[in-house]
Amino acid sequence: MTDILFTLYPWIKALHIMAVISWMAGLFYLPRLFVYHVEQAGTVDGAGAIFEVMEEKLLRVIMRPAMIVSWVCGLILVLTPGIVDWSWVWPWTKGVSVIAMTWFHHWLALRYKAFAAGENALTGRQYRMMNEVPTVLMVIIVLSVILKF
Ligand code: HEM
Repeated sequence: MTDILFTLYPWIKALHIMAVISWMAGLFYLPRLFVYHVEQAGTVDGAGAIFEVMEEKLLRVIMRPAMIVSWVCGLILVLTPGIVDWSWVWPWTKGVSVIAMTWFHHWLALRYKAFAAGENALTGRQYRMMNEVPTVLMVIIVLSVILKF
């Protein structure tokens, strides 16, 4: 088992990075779509329904599969011997940040459901502010995995 994990290590890491890029693209873009949805949907007939289709496809076709592949590959990397030493700080900062990133994903999915039910309660400004959450988490995650403090 250990041999297989060592052989697969660069391939799993490559897949992990591809999945993470796709997931992050959605985590950055979906709150922007919500901003336009709140501020522009009322200005053009039928625009609200178009935003909902875009949001649903982004969540279901790109973000959810990318999040699952990021987690599966990330956990395989954790299980690969010699990759993670829990006596260092970086695995903890990264771990807490990816859990927070996953929470943010689910928060966005709940906001989408609220839009679909016609019950969105947040403003464009609030969505703009929430847009900073994945940016801050990404900075912490990348510094964790690159600097390995
Ligand atoms: C979803 C849960 C995640 C888990 C369990 C996880 C776990 C891991 C592990 C164990 C490694 C191997 C580190 C090494 O080879 O030294 C790694 C690499 C990496 N991860 Fe994640 N990760 C996750 C999500 C993320 C996210 C959200 C990002 C970006 C925002 C990210 C970016 C990276 C990068 C850039 C590397 C390559 C680092 C290097 O080779 O130096 N990961 N991840």
